[in-house]
Amino acid sequence: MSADPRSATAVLAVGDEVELDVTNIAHGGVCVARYEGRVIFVADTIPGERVRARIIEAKKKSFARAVTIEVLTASPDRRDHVWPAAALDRAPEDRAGGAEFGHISLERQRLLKAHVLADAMQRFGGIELAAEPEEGEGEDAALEDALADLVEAAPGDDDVNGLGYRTRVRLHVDPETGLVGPYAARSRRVIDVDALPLATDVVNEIAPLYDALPEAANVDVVAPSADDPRTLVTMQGEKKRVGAQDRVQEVVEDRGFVVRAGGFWQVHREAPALLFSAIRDAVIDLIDADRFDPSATNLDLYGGVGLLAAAMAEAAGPSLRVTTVESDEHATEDAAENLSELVGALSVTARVDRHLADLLASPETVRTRMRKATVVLDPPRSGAGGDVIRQLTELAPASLIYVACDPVALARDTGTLRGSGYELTALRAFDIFPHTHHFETVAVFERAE
Ligand SMILES: C[S@@+](CC[C@H](N)C(=O)[O-])C[C@H]1O[C@@H](n2cnc3c(N)ncnc32)[C@H](O)[C@@H]1O
Repeated sequence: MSADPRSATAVLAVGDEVELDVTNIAHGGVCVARYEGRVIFVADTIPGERVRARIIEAKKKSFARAVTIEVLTASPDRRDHVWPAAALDRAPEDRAGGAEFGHISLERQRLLKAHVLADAMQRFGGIELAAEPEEGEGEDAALEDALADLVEAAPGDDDVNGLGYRTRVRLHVDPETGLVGPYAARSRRVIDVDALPLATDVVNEIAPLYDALPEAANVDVVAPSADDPRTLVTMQGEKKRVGAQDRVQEVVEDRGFVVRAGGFWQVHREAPALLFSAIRDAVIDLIDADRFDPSATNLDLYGGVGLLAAAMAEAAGPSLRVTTVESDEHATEDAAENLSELVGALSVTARVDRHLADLLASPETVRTRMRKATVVLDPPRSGAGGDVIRQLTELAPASLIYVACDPVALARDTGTLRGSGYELTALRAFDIFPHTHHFETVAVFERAE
């Protein structure tokens, strides 16, 4: 049923409590219900449940936002929340943020993520991820079959119910009391918690949850895989995090990487190895299909400290030519060190759009090598965006391997790529943020000949 704005007549005010039948998952970790024609985005529930929910936002005529107060009919996939500080028995404003799927079985969490990806790909990318239904099978069953295994678990997560994975956590400080903790869901109010179940044991050991730090603004807790754990404190009114530029050691498949303590590194303890192997395997597939040229102008865009360029080299061999492009000069310095064994590797500090603009202005010999290239891109959550994608389609590399943490941004860029002669040839998704709505997708696009 599509929302008809004329039928969105329910008068709702903040604080009202309503009974809702929850029908779908939406992007952003909330579910969808309807109340007298009006769409309601509801937190802390599961599609299929009936809940009593409190309206927390009702500014728009077409939709409102609500939070679950009581479950009237529970889904078979409902579990006790993995984080008591985020559970339904706390008042909605006191529930801890950052574990918005913690009341759902892991298997169902992955299925919900698969639905979000499939829906975004269909709406914005023009791609149906579900196969045609088999004879005698309804469309819904075909969709469920196709989606059941789409989002892959990180190794070991199913044995520990997806807990204890975060090697990096940001805590905040209440300016009045000095209390250190996470923000509450949907607000910037620091709340009191006694543990961080999504974080590793080491992070829990050093997180200053019981200290008062009235002069601090926030505390990053960092536990590298091959270095001492530490906290990075930002004092109130300052931008600098003390210790953020210290170099720490990470290990991925026996390979060492240096990274700044406060720099970008995937937070799930298994995520660097999982993405490393996904990129390596994608490049191996391109090599097998004779679609990869190690001497072309290969790129690792938004390259950080060179993790994915190293994965490309693992597949293509040490003679690979690849340039990492990254706006943070410290990360670029570390990438140069991490890739120093590759004589054909270059690490550049630049904004991706500027680097691509330079390539577009290059002589024809460079443009020719670019057309034979494979480009890996791993942008921040907002995605690469239309301008960068248009620059890429103009440069026309042979293939693109797009690592995305936002399915809608990926789907929009997929639509643009498909409209410019690229075909989606492979898609994998990884549940590297259990108990949250986030996940990572790796999509391979090949230019039609
Ligand atoms: C999601 S991280 C990926 C890092 C790396 N690929 C990895 O796997 O560790 C995105 C990186 O893009 C960088 N970045 C953000 N905006 C950028 C831009 N416009 N141009 C270049 N780099 C950018 C950030 O500093 C960050 O290191």
